[in-house]
Amino acid sequence: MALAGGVRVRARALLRAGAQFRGPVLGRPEPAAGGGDGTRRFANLRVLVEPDPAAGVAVMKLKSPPVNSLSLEFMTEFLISLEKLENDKAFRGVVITSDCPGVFSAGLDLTELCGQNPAHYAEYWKAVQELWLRLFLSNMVLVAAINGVCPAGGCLMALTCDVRVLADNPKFVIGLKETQLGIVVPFWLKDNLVNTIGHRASEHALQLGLLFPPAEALQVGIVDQVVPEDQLQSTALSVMARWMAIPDHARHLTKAMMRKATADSLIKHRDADIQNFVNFISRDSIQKTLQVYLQKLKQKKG
Ligand SMILES: CCCCCCCCC/C=C/C(=O)SCCNC(=O)CCNC(=O)[C@H](O)C(C)(C)COP(=O)(O)OP(=O)(O)OC[C@H]1O[C@@H](n2cnc3c(N)ncnc32)[C@H](O)[C@@H]1OP(=O)(O)O
Repeated sequence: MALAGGVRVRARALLRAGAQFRGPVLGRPEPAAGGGDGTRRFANLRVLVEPDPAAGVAVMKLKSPPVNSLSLEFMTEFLISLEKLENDKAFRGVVITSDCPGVFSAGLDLTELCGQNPAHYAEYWKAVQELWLRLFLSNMVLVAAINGVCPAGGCLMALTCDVRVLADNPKFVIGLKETQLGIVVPFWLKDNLVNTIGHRASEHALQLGLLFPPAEALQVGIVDQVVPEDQLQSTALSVMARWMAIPDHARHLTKAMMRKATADSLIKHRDADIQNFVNFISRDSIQKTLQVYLQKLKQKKG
């Protein structure tokens, strides 16, 4: 699937900036600076891609400190890296993990949601939709190796993956906490959760804005495996190997068949969903709530 208009414009702007990309395009790799050990790593500013073409797998490390929040720039760079992998036949699987200690992703970037104008909210929401659609409909096998806290938009990214493996640390909670912030998850994300953990569990999880610690996350089924922190990467890669053993064509057609109806319901109502978001997020009461929340986060250290 090609990048949607707004994201593509921004992607072009980023590409024009040139300096944003330290590495060559995938498919024509060069050793990383100081390399020579056979590792071939590529990066734009906010996503580090470690390709292993022999295995057909790349590890994408989110590295937008401090918390991998989903800013427009981050989502654009992520989608560019993903598209490069998808366009390169050498790659059939991607492990998504974080390079920010203790945080997989803090979710939507709250600074993008506060004090901006409607056009910005519309552009932002279109990019969020695009991120979800591109991940959800990816032909590649996606494994989330969740090595940190994974709330809201972080959970959105993880839920699009075929498999979620969570590191066993009581601080690494995962879930859709939106109601705790006074916001409502979009219907397509709700559908993604329902497909994953079932209707009844989703009713509870969504209404209460539950964040599940590892044992509960495993029990409810929002993650597939919980493993000791030091075994996360190796487990993700061995899960990947199992999925890669299945003939690709049959697997990805099956994936598309399983996911089509859920994706189509957003694709058909994309503009209405954007308008709904803009109206909702522009409300004074929502703006006030989000601003107070963001201020509290910023004051935590002080
Ligand atoms: C139809 C209608 C539809 C309506 C809308 C539909 C919504 C759709 C679904 C998605 C919704 C979301 O994702 S809403 C976002 C939900 N996310 C959250 O609530 C997570 C908030 N963050 C946290 O809880 C914590 O930061 C956490 C991730 C655990 C990390 O804790 P740490 O102690 O390691 O770090 P902190 O000191 O808290 O944060 C470090 C810095 O990062 C900033 N920061 C933290 N989270 C941030 C964030 N999400 N966006 C921006 N900035 C953030 C802090 O302000 C700090 O800034 P400085 O002090 O300046 O350094």
